[in-house]
Amino acid sequence: MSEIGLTARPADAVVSAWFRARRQIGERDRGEIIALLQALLRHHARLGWWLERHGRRDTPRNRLLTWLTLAERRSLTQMQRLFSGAKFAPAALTEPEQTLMVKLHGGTINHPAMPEEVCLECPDWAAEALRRRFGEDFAAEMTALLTPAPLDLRVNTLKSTRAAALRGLQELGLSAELSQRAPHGIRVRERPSLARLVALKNGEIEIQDEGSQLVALLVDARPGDRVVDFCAGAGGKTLAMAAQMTNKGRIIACDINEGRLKRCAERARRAGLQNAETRLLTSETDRWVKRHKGSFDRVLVDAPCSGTGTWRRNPDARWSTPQEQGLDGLAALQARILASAARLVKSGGRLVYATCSLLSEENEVQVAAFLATHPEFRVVPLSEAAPQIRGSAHPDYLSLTPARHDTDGFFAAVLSRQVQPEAGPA
Ligand SMILES: C[S@@+](CC[C@H](N)C(=O)[O-])C[C@H]1O[C@@H](n2cnc3c(N)ncnc32)[C@H](O)[C@@H]1O
Repeated sequence: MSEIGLTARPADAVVSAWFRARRQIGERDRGEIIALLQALLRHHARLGWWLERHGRRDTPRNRLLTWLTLAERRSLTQMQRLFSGAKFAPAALTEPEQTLMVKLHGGTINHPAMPEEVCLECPDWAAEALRRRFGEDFAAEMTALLTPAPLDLRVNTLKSTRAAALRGLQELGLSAELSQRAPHGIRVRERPSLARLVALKNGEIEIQDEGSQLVALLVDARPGDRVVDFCAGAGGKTLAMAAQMTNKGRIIACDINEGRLKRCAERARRAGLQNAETRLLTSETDRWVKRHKGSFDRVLVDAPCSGTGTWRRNPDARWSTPQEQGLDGLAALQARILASAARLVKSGGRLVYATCSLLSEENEVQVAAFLATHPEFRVVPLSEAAPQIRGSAHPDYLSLTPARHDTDGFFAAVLSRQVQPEAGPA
């Protein structure tokens, strides 16, 4: 587990592999280990601050000792019993570790001398851009991003109904309720063991944040349409759009990542989709794109992004600087993907650009730059594209934030390619 934060692998992938190699760990212990790990990730900057203050090395073990002393208020005697060095127990505490605990004892995880960004667990690489974006709401949004996300589900209307799915969840004793904005969404407040959710296994429901469901809805994929999900990944939005198309028409899930597309195909089978296919691209300018210029009614570009909107769900993500190329490189990639994918849209068709980022540089700024070089596209304001979605933080685009909407942070702009006048007879 000490691998978390040191490699590019997301924490949930590391955790799954760790548990797979330790099948003897029961469900209860598993839950407790995950909760502890999440807590450590949600207090990462603060734990690091304490270690620095006491001149200690920033190691996973030192973080754990700091957490147990400050947050769980374990006494030195309790800690000596836990860290006994016996079989299956962690190595016995060293003298310097015991000194650290004595120094920390009686303190609290937050300290008045901590800089605001440390208290709010905001990493340096994103702080300036987030402050610019949120102004006086910065602290409220950062605090919301530290709150664990609820479990959001989307009912697969090809296999079930919202009422039946809700009843099924409530019969399991879960406090499930209808989502506020997404028409097929259900929100569960507690964290059930996913193995208990049979409806998940048989494709009647899918795990999908309410914001992500709304992005898919904005594409307005209609039965019979030809649709491309350009950055489909494991198909969260492909599945939602295909269901909306009632299995009629064609949806092509593209990505440059073969593993994700395989997962997308598996999920599509389980969800009972017959109108979806996957296409592996070599890059955003793959020859397939040129060959299919102007052939699609709807194109969704769910661009790779900083993922700042998903920090509630992936608390480790904030500590991995976005990809190797940094924010500027990411913005340049988004611009290239958007420009290339736009070629697929037919006259009068719709192009939706979306991210799970909270940073304007990846959102509004990106769309403005695209429009400046693509006068054949115009913005379809949200009130026209989806009048049923209210309360967006932006007048024209879908802009959701954790503090305002209690969803992940999402952005989506709906653009449409102007209808070309028919060429008259020469
Ligand atoms: C935000 S994720 C997609 C999430 C997915 N749409 C969903 O709803 O589950 C972005 C995806 O873009 C893909 N990607 C990255 N660079 C790309 C490129 N140059 N062309 C197409 N897809 C790309 C990544 O592999 C990743 O799966």
